[in-house]
Amino acid sequence: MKKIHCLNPIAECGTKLFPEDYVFTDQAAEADALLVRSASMHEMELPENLLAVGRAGAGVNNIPLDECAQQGIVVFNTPGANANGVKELVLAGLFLASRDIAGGLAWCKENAADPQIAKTTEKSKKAFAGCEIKGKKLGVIGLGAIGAEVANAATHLGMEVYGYDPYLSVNAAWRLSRNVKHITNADTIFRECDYITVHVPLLESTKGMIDKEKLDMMKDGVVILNFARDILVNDDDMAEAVAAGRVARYVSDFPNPKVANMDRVILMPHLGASTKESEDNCAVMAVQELTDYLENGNIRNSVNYPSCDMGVCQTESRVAVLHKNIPNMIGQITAILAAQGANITDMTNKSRDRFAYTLVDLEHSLEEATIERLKTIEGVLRVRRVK
Ligand SMILES: NC(=O)C1=CN([C@@H]2O[C@H](COP(=O)(O)OP(=O)(O)OC[C@H]3O[C@@H](n4cnc5c(N)ncnc54)[C@H](O)[C@@H]3O)[C@@H](O)[C@H]2O)C=CC1
Ligand SMILES: O=C(O)CCC(=O)C(=O)O
Repeated sequence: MKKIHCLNPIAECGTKLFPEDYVFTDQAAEADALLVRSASMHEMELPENLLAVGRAGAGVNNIPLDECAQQGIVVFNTPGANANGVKELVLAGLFLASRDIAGGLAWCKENAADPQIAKTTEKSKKAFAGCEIKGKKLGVIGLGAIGAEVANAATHLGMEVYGYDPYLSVNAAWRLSRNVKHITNADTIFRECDYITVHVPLLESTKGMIDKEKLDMMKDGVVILNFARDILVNDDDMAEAVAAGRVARYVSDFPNPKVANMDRVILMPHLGASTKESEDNCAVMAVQELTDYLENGNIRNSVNYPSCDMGVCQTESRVAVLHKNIPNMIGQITAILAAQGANITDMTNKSRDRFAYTLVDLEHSLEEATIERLKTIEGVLRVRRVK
């Protein structure tokens, strides 16, 4: 039996996919796996027996990835599962920033009791006029799952789209429309675009990437959209640029007291992925990843351990060893297995940065003493009998 604890509500169409002998627990401390959306795990004590975390979403800045890896806890996310939801809201952001739709809606509500509303409409509407996005330049920073969808959609709306992503994967490049102009220096986007949208993960290297220096490069009247993470933008610098009228609109999905009190801000309460479809997609993918890991030891879409797929174990036993990426680990692991006389039928060893994973299928059942010996190898972080 495996125990699952949810740190946030997770869509049922995902949670119902766990095998029958899985149960949900209210106690995080006794969980084999956690499911989480945006809840922060940074202050949380990681349960000793925790094997895995499934982030039903893309961003993993709410999870202590390195600490998890050190404790042999594999963290998964769900790449692309909510990208369409975010893309649609970014498109809404483009339109909301281009015409004063919000002001117009409010005006209609305020004047609802006026019997002359039809007449006054025609006099008042000029206050809410705007411009069209067709023909304007849109800069997309980060061309992963969301950025690529936004860039492609914007080309269909007649925008001239500039895309920047120095780490673009081959798969992501394949998804990108050839009408998106490939930019190799982000400053080109900052200098030339009328609209700039950011779709990068929050990392040390991306924190505050939109700051005074970049804002000063931008065209007067630029619109900036941030559906990625709050602190990618320096709020003080943005407040100054907005107050000076250099930024026409700042569209953000991340309220905080500073942003909420800025003029010309179009602020939403982190709604990018809040659609039934995105929530379902993320839940299903996260549950499938966790189940494949817990049942078979396979790793797909981890953000702190390498990928590994040996399918379903067809032999007597399977053991998973999570360890540091240091020399002579395979030699030590196989020597201990050989000492028990266990014949290896299949084996995968993969590494990712400082961590590595070795999955071994054996012809014989694994003795408890062998597992205990594997745990004593210097650099081994966790040993798990998968079968
Ligand atoms: N508002 C919301 O509800 C949501 C927000 N997000 C945020 O959006 C971010 C992006 O999501 P996805 O597109 O799904 O992730 P992704 O991993 O598919 O794409 C991120 C892209 O950013 C690129 N990148 C990294 N550093 C960069 C840099 N310095 N300059 C330019 N590009 C850089 C990467 O190469 C990658 O292609 C997430 O990390 C998350 O923070 C994601 C989903 C929902
Ligand atoms: O799960 C959510 O509610 C937010 C989604 C998000 O920000 C992400 O996937 O990075």
